[in-house]
Amino acid sequence: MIEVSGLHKQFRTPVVKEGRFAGIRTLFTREYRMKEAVKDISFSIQKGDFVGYIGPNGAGKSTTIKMLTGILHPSSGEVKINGINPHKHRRQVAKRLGVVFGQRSQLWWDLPVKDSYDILAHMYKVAPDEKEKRQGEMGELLDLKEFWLTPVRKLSLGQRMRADIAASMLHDPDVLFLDEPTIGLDVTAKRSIRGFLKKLNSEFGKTILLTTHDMDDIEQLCERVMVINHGQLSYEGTIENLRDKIGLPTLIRVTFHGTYQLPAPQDQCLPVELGLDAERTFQIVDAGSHEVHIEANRQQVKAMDILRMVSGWGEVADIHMEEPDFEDVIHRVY
Ligand SMILES: Nc1ncnc2c1ncn2[C@@H]1O[C@H](COP(=O)(O)OP(=O)(O)OP(=O)(O)O)[C@@H](O)[C@H]1O
Repeated sequence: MIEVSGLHKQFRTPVVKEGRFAGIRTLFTREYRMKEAVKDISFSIQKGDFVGYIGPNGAGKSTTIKMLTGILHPSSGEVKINGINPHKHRRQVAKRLGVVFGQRSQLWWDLPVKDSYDILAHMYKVAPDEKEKRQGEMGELLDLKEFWLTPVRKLSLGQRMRADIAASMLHDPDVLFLDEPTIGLDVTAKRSIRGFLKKLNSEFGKTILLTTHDMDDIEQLCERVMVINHGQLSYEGTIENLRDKIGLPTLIRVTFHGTYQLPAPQDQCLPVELGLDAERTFQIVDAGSHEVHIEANRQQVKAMDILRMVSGWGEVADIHMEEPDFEDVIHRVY
């Protein structure tokens, strides 16, 4: 559905002069600096996929999205949406795309939400009965009725975001590009937007590419994630594989009934039959009167083996596992 191959984007910006009348002299400068914002990116997204596109500030996410929507021309490489090149056939592709920029509304600031929808429906040539149907559907799902007649500038951020997402669906696009759709929202508003996006994907079959700095968005919504760093893809795959690849340890808290006996340091190893190097596989990070905290790399050792090992130290009352925080995993990739 979305095919991107060998995509590059270079920006040419004038070198800013220093000293007196710097601004004016910069206007007439012949010196330029080249910035390679996107370097040789290739990926494909299938129909019905929900993919996260993440990376640190300035990594090249928005530049990629702008090339996917046809707003920017690539310096080289190719984008195909449903087999169509968005730069050459922008109008044709726009009909199949919905785009939401969390930081910028596509609605008319001084007009009531309803009027903005009328204009958008007209622009996208949506038939009146189609528009009514979709407006009703989206209005219900996103609870738009309470601010239907309110000018956009008077909406809260959460209401504005709901109105914007519904607006992007008016022409029933197959593909949605969402750039920071939960930015600045409170927990409840985030939850409602995430629930809606999940529905759009699972029930309405929309293909979604989501850009966000909120790792909870990614963890809760995306099956697959692509990480861009300095303009290049540094990872593409499932969240699970990314966790495994980074290999941060899982924290295991073991509570004992009464006292327990830790083996001597030289004997703190997993059952010999595993044939593993104990130092690599687990580490005791804290030991209290009834509780021991162990860090283990789950790629190298199974929870059952840890359980077998600790049950030899005393009578186990409870065992609790904490997977590494996804933000910490991502921090390592950045
Ligand atoms: N029109 C432009 N002219 C010159 N440089 C640009 C332009 N647009 C983007 N850049 C540069 O390209 C790089 C990538 O920018 P981009 O906006 O794609 O990053 P991003 O990953 O979306 O960042 P953020 O998470 O902060 O939004 C940055 O160094 C940015 O300064």
